[in-house]
Amino acid sequence: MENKKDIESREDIEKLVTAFYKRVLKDKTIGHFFTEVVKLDFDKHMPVMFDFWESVLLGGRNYSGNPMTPHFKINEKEPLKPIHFERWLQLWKETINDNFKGKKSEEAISRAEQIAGLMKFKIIQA
Ligand code: HEM
Repeated sequence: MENKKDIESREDIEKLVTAFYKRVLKDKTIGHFFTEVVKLDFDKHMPVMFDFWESVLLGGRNYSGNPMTPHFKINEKEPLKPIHFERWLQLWKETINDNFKGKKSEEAISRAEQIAGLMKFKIIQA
């Protein structure tokens, strides 16, 4: 087993997010949101996700969207439930822990927990 390192660069972010989506897309609980509820163009979607996580973790300035907006639209097509957020977070944590370790990796988990909590609150109370 290779020695795990921390998340330090754009390249690391791309590796993390790509590995995460590999798990998401074959997941029975949430995969269909990405393939059926929204028919994503991954050539467009992946760079947006790279920019988002680079902005959250490394102070990158390329992401300029609002991460809440598309989830409200998804929720109108198929309601997002606590179990979906739990699964999303579980896959995110597993992907990080299998590939990285260190301060930024812990931050990647805690930031995702914060954002998912807020997103769940905003969507489910709405
Ligand atoms: C229930 C769990 C979740 C599901 C099923 C889900 C699904 C999706 C889908 C299908 C899209 C693409 C929407 C589109 O382009 O029309 C998307 C976009 C996105 N998601 Fe999620 N998501 C979930 C939770 C989260 C969480 C917890 C975060 C952040 C920590 C997040 C961050 C993002 C971002 C940044 C985008 C792109 C927004 C943009 O286009 O500017 N998602 N999500």
